[in-house]
Amino acid sequence: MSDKGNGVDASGVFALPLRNRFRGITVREGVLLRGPAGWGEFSPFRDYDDTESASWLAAAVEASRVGWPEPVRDSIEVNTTVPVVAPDHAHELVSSSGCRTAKVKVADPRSTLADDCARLEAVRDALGPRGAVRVDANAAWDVDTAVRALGELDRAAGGLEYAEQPCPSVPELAEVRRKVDVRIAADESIRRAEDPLRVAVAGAADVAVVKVAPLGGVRRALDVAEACGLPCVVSSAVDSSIGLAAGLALAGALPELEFACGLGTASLLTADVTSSPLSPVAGRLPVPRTAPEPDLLAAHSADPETTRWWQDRLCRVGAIR
Ligand SMILES: O=C(O)CCC(=O)C1=CC=C[C@@H](O)[C@@H]1C(=O)O
Ligand SMILES: [Mg+2]
Repeated sequence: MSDKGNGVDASGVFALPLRNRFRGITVREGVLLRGPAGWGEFSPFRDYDDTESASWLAAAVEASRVGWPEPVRDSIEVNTTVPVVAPDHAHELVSSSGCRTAKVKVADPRSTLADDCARLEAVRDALGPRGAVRVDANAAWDVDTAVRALGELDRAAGGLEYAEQPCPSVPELAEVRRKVDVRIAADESIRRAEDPLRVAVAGAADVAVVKVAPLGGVRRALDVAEACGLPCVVSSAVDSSIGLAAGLALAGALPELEFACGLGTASLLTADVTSSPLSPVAGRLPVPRTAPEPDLLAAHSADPETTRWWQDRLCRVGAIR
C-alpha cells in the first residue's frame, strides 16, 4: 500500500490490546510505514480528524524517510504510567516498574476524588519517600475544582512533582497555578493548539509536555520545546515501540532534560510489533538511532475491516499533506 508519494510504503496495520483501559481505549491501532531511513508509526487516536492527523503522518514520514537529529544523550530516565486502577493494582504496577517517578491518571469519569487519593497513597507507598509522583487530569476540571482537588491529591501523594493539564485552557492553567503550591504542566494546551509554536504557556505552566506525533515529528517538537521556553517532558502517545523510538529520539536531542519522561508506556500494551520492545530497564531506556525492526507485525495485524479503515485514513491524510 503506497502512501501517496511520500516515498514510503505502508507495511501493515497493527492492533495491540492494552492491559487496562487507557484514554478510553482497550486496543491500540496504527499503521507502520517503511522507508529508506527506517520505520515510522502513523497512529492518531480514532477521535482525531484528518486535519489533526496530518502532524502524526509528518512524524511517521520523518522517521521513515529522513531520520532523526543527533542525540546529546544516550539514555533517558522514564516514569511509569498508572491508569485508573485500584490501589493495590497501582501499587503492584509501580513496585514492578523499576521507575522512581510515577504519573497517575486522575479525574476520570469512572473514578471519584477519593478513588484518586487512594490510588496516589498506594503509589507513594510503592515509591517510597524519595520517589516523584505526578498526576494527569487531561483538562477535566474547572479552576475551582482543580484547586480543591489538587490540594487533596497533593496531600494524598505526599507531595506532587507536578499536575498535568488540570484545566482545558491556558488562562485557566495560569489561574490554577497562582492558587496552588503544585507545579503545573501543559500538555493538551500545547499539542492540540492551533499553532503549538505560538502557545504562550510560560506564564501558565512550569513544565511543557511535548509529544512527537501530535507535534509533527522530532524536529518540529524540538522547535515547539524551544518556543515554550520551559523545562520539557517528552511523553508518548502510547505508541508501539516504533513510535516510542521517535519519542526517545526527541528526549535524546533536547538540549536540557531535567524530568523523567513519559516513555515507559510499552508496559501498558500486552504485546508489541517487535521482538525488541522498548521496555525500561531500571527505569531507563536507551536513545535509538532508528526504530526497532517490526518483526512481529504480522502476528499483530488488524482484522480486514480495521485494516481498510486505516488504509482509507492514511490515503485521506496523505492527500492533505
Ligand atoms: O506521559 C505518560 O506517562 C504516558 C503517556 C500519557 O500519559 C498519555 C498518552 C496519550 C494520551 C494521554 O492519554 C496521555 C497524556 O495526556 O499525556
Ligand atoms: Mg497528558
